[in-house]
Amino acid sequence: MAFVPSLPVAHFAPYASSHKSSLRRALLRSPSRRASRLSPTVHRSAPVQIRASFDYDLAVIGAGVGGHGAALHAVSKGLKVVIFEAADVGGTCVNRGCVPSKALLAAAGRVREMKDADHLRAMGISLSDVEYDRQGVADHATGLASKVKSNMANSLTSLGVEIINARATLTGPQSISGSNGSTYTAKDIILAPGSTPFVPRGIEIDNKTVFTSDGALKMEWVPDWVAIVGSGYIGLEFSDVYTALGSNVTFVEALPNLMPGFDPEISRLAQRLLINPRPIDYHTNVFASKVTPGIPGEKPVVIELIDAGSKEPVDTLYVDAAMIATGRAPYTNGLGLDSINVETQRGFVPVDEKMNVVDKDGNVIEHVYAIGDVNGKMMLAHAASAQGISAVENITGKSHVVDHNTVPAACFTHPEISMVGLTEPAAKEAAKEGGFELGKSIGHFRANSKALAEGEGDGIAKVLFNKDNGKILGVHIIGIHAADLIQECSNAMARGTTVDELAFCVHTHPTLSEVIDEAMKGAVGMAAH
Ligand SMILES: Cc1cc2nc3c(=O)[nH]c(=O)nc-3n(C[C@H](O)[C@H](O)[C@H](O)COP(=O)(O)OP(=O)(O)OC[C@H]3O[C@@H](n4cnc5c(N)ncnc54)[C@H](O)[C@@H]3O)c2cc1C
Ligand SMILES: NC(=O)c1ccc[n+]([C@@H]2O[C@H](COP(=O)([O-])OP(=O)(O)OC[C@H]3O[C@@H](n4cnc5c(N)ncnc54)[C@H](O)[C@@H]3O)[C@@H](O)[C@H]2O)c1
Repeated sequence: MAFVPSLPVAHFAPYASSHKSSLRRALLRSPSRRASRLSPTVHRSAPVQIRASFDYDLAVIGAGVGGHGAALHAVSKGLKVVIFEAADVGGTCVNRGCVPSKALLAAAGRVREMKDADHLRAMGISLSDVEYDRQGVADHATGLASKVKSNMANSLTSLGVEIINARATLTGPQSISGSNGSTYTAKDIILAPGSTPFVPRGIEIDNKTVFTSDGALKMEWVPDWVAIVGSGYIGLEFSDVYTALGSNVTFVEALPNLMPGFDPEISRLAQRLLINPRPIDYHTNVFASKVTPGIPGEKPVVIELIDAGSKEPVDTLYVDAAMIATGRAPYTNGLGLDSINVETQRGFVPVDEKMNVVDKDGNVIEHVYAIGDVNGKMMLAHAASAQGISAVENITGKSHVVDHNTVPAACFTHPEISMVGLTEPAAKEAAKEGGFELGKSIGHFRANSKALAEGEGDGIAKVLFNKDNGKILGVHIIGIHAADLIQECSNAMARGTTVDELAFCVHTHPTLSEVIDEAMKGAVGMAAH
């Protein structure tokens, strides 16, 4: 039995918030934002003539988590599958994303905890010196990435998926040419080419003093002072790593508030827990218009800041390093989209709800699907994989649509943040439009025995629900192990479980899950049914 590594199979509170400025709208249009607004008027065109035989039933372009999930699911359906990978099996998540970043966060989290003398003293522990070996921490991340990468490749080959190490270019809806000089045909094709870091104009990456997450994950040095441009997922997780390892951090954020993608109440609490007590300062409502690399120990990195509204210069920062975390751009270079009459929308490949690619005239292209970061619906590993599985379901004749509203997301800071469904401003709008009353109930980590035993009583779990029928609209958690706690809420939303049904589910004592239990029980008295 092949070992299939634990890899994502399922996002995100919508980026909706109450901000309505033109700046916000402009940013929501930036490449890494969700493109679920890409809802082209779709016409189903006459199916392409299917040739008598093809080299493969399914060809997948890109062996990231999306392509991997699709390929494994296709094999389980009895399809003959080939997967093309131009670089590393595992793609962004395994090699330059989720996996190494979580390894760094795990190591840095332990350093933070062991350096927190008050926290340890409260449990009767004292430690003298806490030291870390930078190279050792870096090796933990690269070692894990390479292990998961090889597990992933093995899981593909052992189940009979052919891996072709070549760049693939579409030459038509059912044909591909490889950078290895060969051509291939497949009855169906799934595009899963992922994304790369988006670097705004004026920023020069030298991969030494100015870098994106690709460079930061190598952890070649720990700068004394690092500016992080962008306070989204990547910026926040890296601020956690850097401050634990001893750096001072300055955030540069274009929107008026830090962490603008999260529910505003959670962002405010995150500011109290993750920003204010740490050596972090910030500039909001500003763009980094020009970033010039420096020389470590000799010349600082120079960051010119302009006002996000007026575009007037406001400040200049001189720091040791700058990490650019301003979103990700879909990667469609050399994919051959012209051959199937497809025009990207803000860089993303347009798809319908079944992940079928839509051409520039609004026609669905039979046999061609696009999943994962490249369609911009939800730039998360588990969403990519879920979309891949969904595409295969549709290919094999079972109509399937991913419910993105119930896909959870988490930010792996200490403590963690997690979410599913609507943010509170979006839920208020939904209640107004739908003519129902919005309920809100909160569970507290400070009232939870397990959290207190761990000395981790900070945080809340907030449930937003429809008071008329008890259905959950969104859940937002900040607190220890929030990333694991959200799953129960996501499953409940996906199954239409109500707050009172969940409140009657028995939660183990003493566990953190009782924070959710408290929030659900609190909701019951408010729900009107
Ligand atoms: C620092 C960081 C941390 C992250 N942490 C998390 C996290 O904790 N949780 C989470 O859910 N998400 C996380 N993400 C996001 C996650 O990594 C992506 O959503 C996910 O990797 C998208 O998967 P994908 O399969 O669509 O594309 P990718 O993983 O980008 O894979 C695409 C693959 O296709 C290959 N390719 C491209 N074009 C071609 C071609 N023409 N021919 C052949 N091969 C091609 C590429 O080489 C690549 O290997 C993180 C991202 C980053 C950058
Ligand atoms: N734990 C996770 O699930 C996880 C972790 C890392 C990354 N990711 C995924 O990777 C993707 C990319 O992450 P990210 O943090 O780069 O993007 P993001 O979209 O989460 O955040 C980007 C931030 O940069 C700001 N910004 C954009 N342009 C700017 C500029 N010129 N100057 C200053 N600020 C600017 C935006 O307002 C935003 O706050 C996300 O879509 C996320 O889904 C997920």
